[in-house]
This record gives sequence, C-alpha cells and structure tokens, in this order.
Amino acid sequence: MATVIDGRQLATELNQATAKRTAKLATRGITPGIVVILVGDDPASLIYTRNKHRRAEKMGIRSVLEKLPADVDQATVMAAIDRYNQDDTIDAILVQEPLPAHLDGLAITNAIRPDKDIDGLHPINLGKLYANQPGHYPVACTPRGVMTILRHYNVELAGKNATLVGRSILVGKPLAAMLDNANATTTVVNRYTPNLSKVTRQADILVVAAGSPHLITREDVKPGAVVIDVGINRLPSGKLTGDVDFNDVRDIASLITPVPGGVGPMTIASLMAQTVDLAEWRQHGQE
Ligand SMILES: NC(=O)C1=CN([C@@H]2O[C@H](COP(=O)(O)OP(=O)(O)OC[C@H]3O[C@@H](n4cnc5c(N)ncnc54)[C@H](OP(=O)(O)O)[C@@H]3O)[C@@H](O)[C@H]2O)C=CC1
Ligand SMILES: Nc1nc(=O)c2c([nH]1)NC[C@@H]1CN(c3ccc(C(=O)N[C@@H](CCC(=O)O)C(=O)O)cc3)C=[N+]21
Repeated sequence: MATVIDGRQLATELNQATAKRTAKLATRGITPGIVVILVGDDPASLIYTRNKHRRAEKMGIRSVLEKLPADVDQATVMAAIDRYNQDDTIDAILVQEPLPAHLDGLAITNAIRPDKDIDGLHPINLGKLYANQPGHYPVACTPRGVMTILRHYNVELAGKNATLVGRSILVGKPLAAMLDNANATTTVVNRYTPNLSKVTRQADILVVAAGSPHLITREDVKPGAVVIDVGINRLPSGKLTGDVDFNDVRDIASLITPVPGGVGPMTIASLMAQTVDLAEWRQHGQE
C-alpha cells in the first residue's frame, strides 16, 4: 500500500516559512507584490486566481488582479505587461493560462521582464534551466512544487527512470529538465507515443500531467513506483479528479499524490515562495 503524499501539510509548512521571510522583509519596508493577469472569465481560472489572491494576502504579499475582457486586443495586454514591468511595487507577473486563441501568447510571455517572470516561461529563464546554469532565476511553480515533494519524501532521483506524461511548457518540459538536472533518466511522452503503457511501466517515478481523467491505471504502473498526479479535472458531478485512477493504483505504488490535496496546494505555495525569491533577488540587485 502506497504512502499518500500530504500536499496540504507540506504546503502549510512552506507557507509558514514564506510568511517568516515576508515578515523579515516588512521590517525593511519591503512588501513583495504579484500581479495576476486574467483574460476572460473561465470559471476554473477564476477559482485558482482567487485562491492565489487569498493565500498571498494572508502571508504579507500584495496581490493585484488585472482582469481583462475575453475580447481584449493584443496591444492592450502588451501595454499592461509593460506597465507592470516598470512598476517597482510588482515583483512577479503571472499571465493565467489558457489565453483566448486570438492572442499571441508567445509574444506576451516574451514581453515579461525575465526577473519578474514568475512562471519561468521567458526563453532566458527556460534556457538557463535547460543549461542547468547556477545562479538565481525563476522556474515554473508546479514543477518546483513537485521537486520539493520528491525531496521532502527522500525520493532518490539519480540513476532512476523518471517518465513524464505530457510535454507542456508549464509542466512537462520544465519538470523533465529539473529531473534531468537531478541525474534521473527522463522520458517525456505525448499523444503520439505508441504503447504508452509499455513506456510508463519502466518508470520508477511517474509524473502525469495530461489533463485526461483516469488516464493511468494499475496496468500502466511499475510496482513500487512513485506516482505524481498533476492533472486537475472537474467531473460532471463537480468533483475534482486527477489523471491517475487513485484507488486502482494506490496499492501498487510506493508513494502517490492525491487530487485534490497533492500537487495543487504545492503549486500555490511554490508560487508564493518564488514571489518572495524574486523580491529578494531584485532587492539584492538594487543594493
Ligand atoms: N496541480 C497543478 O498545480 C496544476 C495542474 N495542471 C493540470 O495538469 C494537466 C496538464 O496541464 P498542462 O500541462 O498545462 O496541459 P496541456 O494541455 O498544455 O498539455 C497536456 C500534455 O499531455 C499530453 N497528453 C494528453 N493526453 C495524452 C495521452 N492520452 N497520452 C499521452 N499524452 C497525452 C499532451 O500531448 P500533445 O503535446 O501531444 O498534445 C500534452 O503534451 C491539466 O489537467 C491541468 O489542469 C496544470 C498546471 C498546474
Ligand atoms: N500561468 C499559469 N500558471 C499556472 O500555474 C496555472 C495556469 N496558468 N493555469 C491553470 C493551471 C492550473 N493550476 C492549478 C494550481 C493550483 C490548484 C489547486 O490549488 N488545487 C487544489 C484544489 C483546488 C480546488 O479545490 O478547487 C488541489 O489540487 O488540492 C489547481 C490548479 C495552475 N495553473
């Protein structure tokens, strides 16, 4: 029977540590600030954005929500980015995905100042991660949260097979780079991969970020594997479920994350921690 990873507990611990850091910054008159740019009114994005806002305010981070209408034009979004790039009270800029199809998401990402790029999506930050460069730069918060979980539960990575289902720029790709940097042997699969099950069964660490409810069942998992479920899917009943059939897989895995209560809370906690990182790094740059 697998140990079930308690993402909420780990997130609470990380949030307490982050709150201590903001309290220390406050004594120097510094309040870290994040802006979330939300285009349109996708209900799931609204919930996620509200959760972030509430969490930030609780821990002494100023949170600004810039809501733009679904039919906003490219120039207006670019002007908003430019304004926050120059705004000294803002340390972190997050553009909520997904963006409406008429907008050029790549141009928007590339316009964010790399030192305010809280999702680590700017090519400069992605390049540093891929090159495994030393030094300070932001990385995507969900992969950062997953790496924190693996470290906390003492999961050995060097020499292990780490397989990622999903290759998005926000989750699969950066997490593959982080696992590779930690000397795991990484495999990234996508929709075109033949015989998915054969590949996933090789994994000592299986990370699933596909957005497909119950894609992974026990036949796809090596006995004793560590299973990290990033997927967030809302069922017609309104319940949240991951990409892994939790009840089917839990007795053959060694460690497993639930949904909800696994990776999700760690994404938010990592976002808060990295906002404070950005504020501190910028401060050092200015001193
Ligand atoms: N818990 C958290 O904190 C977070 C959760 N999420 C959730 O994680 C999931 C993934 O998010 P994201 O990475 O942004 O999603 P994307 O839709 O951008 O990417 C999904 C990836 O999964 C691959 N994929 C989908 N279905 C299959 C399949 N049947 N077999 C193999 N590969 C498949 C796709 O392949 P291809 O490229 O070929 O299309 C793609 O690479 C979503 O449910 C999302 O809501 C996302 C961010 C944070
Ligand atoms: N630029 C950008 N960056 C993101 O990181 C990003 C994004 N866009 N778009 C959407 C996805 C999704 N995502 C989630 C984060 C936390 C929870 C979360 O807190 N989940 C809780 C439950 C939440 C609930 O109950 O509704 C849990 O899993 O326990 C969910 C989903 C970040 N994303």
